[in-house]
Amino acid sequence: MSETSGAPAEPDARRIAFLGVGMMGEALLSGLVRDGRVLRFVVSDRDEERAAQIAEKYGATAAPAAEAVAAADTVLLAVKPQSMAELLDEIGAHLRPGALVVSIAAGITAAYLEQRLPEGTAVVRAMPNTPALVGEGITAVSAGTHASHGDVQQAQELMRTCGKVVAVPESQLDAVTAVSGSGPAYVFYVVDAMVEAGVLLGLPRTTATELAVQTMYGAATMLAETQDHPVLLRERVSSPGGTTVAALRQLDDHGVRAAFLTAMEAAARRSAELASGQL
Ligand SMILES: NC(=O)C1=CN([C@@H]2O[C@H](COP(=O)(O)OP(=O)(O)OC[C@H]3O[C@@H](n4cnc5c(N)ncnc54)[C@H](O)[C@@H]3O)[C@@H](O)[C@H]2O)C=CC1
Ligand SMILES: O=C(O)[C@@H]1CCC=N1
Repeated sequence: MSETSGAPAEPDARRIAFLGVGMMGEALLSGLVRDGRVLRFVVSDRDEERAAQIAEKYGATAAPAAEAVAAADTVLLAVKPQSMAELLDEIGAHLRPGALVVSIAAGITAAYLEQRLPEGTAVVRAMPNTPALVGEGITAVSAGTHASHGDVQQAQELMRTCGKVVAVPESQLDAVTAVSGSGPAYVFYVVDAMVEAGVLLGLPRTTATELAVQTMYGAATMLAETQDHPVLLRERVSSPGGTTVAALRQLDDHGVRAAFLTAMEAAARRSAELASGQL
């Protein structure tokens, strides 16, 4: 459940520019539109057809990046880390004084952004995830050097339209990216493997999919609602001498836990590489 559910929607006069409306930019825009509080959006994308399509879908205006930021109080950077330097060059001279810049790019540090934007620009980094699309995302935010408390609050409010928000020091953002930023992909990977196993065991694919998806949803809901430790919940499924312990032993024997640790270390390492310019 998002922290914002039930909150009264207060109209907001800010104008927000979305630079990059790919997968994640659209997810965040859809959350804001659903929320209904911010009414003025301008979208920009190197792919002009995509920008026009998104603008039409969400009732926004499409414009080139420089034009979009010139009219914006908040600028959301949602391009790939590899495209960031080029985009910053394009918009730097056009930013409104006092505009807040929020970047969701993995790895790209606040210092990287600040160096390429006008002196004193308020920057907040945010790491969301794709469940934002259904209002069940989680975003970690951290402040750059010139971001005030109000700027951080504004960025948090923006991201809260897509789910939960936590504040972290920037030093933790690579780890956050490994856990929740990339996390949905691990979950989809596990569900896909469970479906495949169901088919191997003779179930129709549709049945296996329904069983696996609802099991994932039900288990996640139990974790969130009971707040019980995952080990306790796992033990409750495991009857002595039964089926679950037989399966879990195989997962241990195949090093699945170790694989998760190694995989997420790799994700955090890649995030740090992006920060150090190894694009
Ligand atoms: N996909 C995900 O699950 C998450 C992505 N992110 C971050 O979000 C950012 C965007 O990722 P995705 O949406 O997955 O990528 P994407 O490739 O779907 O979208 C990027 C968009 O930026 C546009 N673009 C590229 N250069 C541009 C420029 N100079 N000016 C304007 N538009 C430009 C592209 O045409 C594309 O539509 C990345 O920095 C990524 O690290 C963060 C959290 C989760
Ligand atoms: O894979 C990526 O680099 C992005 C950042 C977190 C999720 N997707």
